Amino acid sequence: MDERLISSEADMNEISLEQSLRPQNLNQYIGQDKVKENLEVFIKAARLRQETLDHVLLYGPPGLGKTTLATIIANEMGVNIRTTAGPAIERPGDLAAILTALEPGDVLFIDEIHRLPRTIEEVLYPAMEDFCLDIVIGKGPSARSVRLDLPPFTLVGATTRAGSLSAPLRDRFGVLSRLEYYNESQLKEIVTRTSDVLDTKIEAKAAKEIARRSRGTPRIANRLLRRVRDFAQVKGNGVVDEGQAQEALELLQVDRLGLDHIDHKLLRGIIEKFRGGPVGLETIAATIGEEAHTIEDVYEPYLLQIGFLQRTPRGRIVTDLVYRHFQIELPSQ
Ligand SMILES: Nc1ncnc2c1ncn2[C@@H]1O[C@H](COP(=O)(O)OP(=O)(O)OP(=O)(O)O)[C@@H](O)[C@H]1O
Ligand SMILES: [Mg+2]
Repeated sequence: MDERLISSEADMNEISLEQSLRPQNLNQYIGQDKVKENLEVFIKAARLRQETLDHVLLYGPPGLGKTTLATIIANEMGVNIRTTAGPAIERPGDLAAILTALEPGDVLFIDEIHRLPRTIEEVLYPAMEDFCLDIVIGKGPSARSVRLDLPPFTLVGATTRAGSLSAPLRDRFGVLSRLEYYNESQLKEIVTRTSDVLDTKIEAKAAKEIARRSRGTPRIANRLLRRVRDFAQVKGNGVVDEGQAQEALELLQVDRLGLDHIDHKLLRGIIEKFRGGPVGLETIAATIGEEAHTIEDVYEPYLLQIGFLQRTPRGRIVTDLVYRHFQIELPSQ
């Protein structure tokens, strides 16, 4: 896959940097008002009753703040967070080790929870429901099952694919929160907050320009800000202004809607080779040399969101908006 400035997924260098940019409590967490309001009530109620918070499932595209929110939930509850990921838990024993090490009330955060093996999911059901574990000891005829009590805990699961979660697992979450793409003014606020954290001065118009090109995604907004800041530091007087932001983003080949060369290749490919579609996902993937699931998880959601692509039973079609964006004449019907 091409290196992508506007990929919504974090790269290795970014992970520790992101940590330092993460808001620590609900008040600092910008946007997602509905999700926040709900969580606020549930957290308050749980604290009043001195109970653990119900299990929470956070779902939505990459980079919208799921991991951040999981940390905030633990902070607001005043408990520890243990973090793991679906693919990291291979055997029931792995999960048992994690669960038995929890302190009462802890948050267990399982990222990419849709990638948990089914055998592990089954161990998780009684753990979520009754805070106990059924473990089989020994093999063959002498095997017996032992029930272990667990401390009460809150499972926070995160996934970019709620649809791939099995129904029994999904049903065991008391709170299901779907994260949405952010609007421009929320992203502008995030850019401004991040510049503060990074000790960078930025003009409001420059923050807005970055926000507009960030595809509704805080991770991208923060990444573009860092690139623009480098540019401004070398070229300017240290304060990031609108002209510098625009110039830097042009150089980085992020267009005014936040689309990059891969989006362009994908959209233009459908127009030029398939007369705008409908065309199947696999065919698009083959044409532009990407994996179908990468297109589906990473590139497509934002294009669907802004109305550039439509999914139909016969495949994807590009809409009139794309022709207008590229200033291409619409084909005659
Ligand atoms: N609501 C928000 N307010 C301020 N900053 C945010 C917000 N949401 C996310 N961020 C910032 O965006 C970055 C990415 O967020 P995070 O890692 O939580 O996303 P994610 O949904 O877990 O992504 P992935 O699906 O790749 O795991 C973080 O550095 C965080 O600081
Ligand atoms: Mg995450």
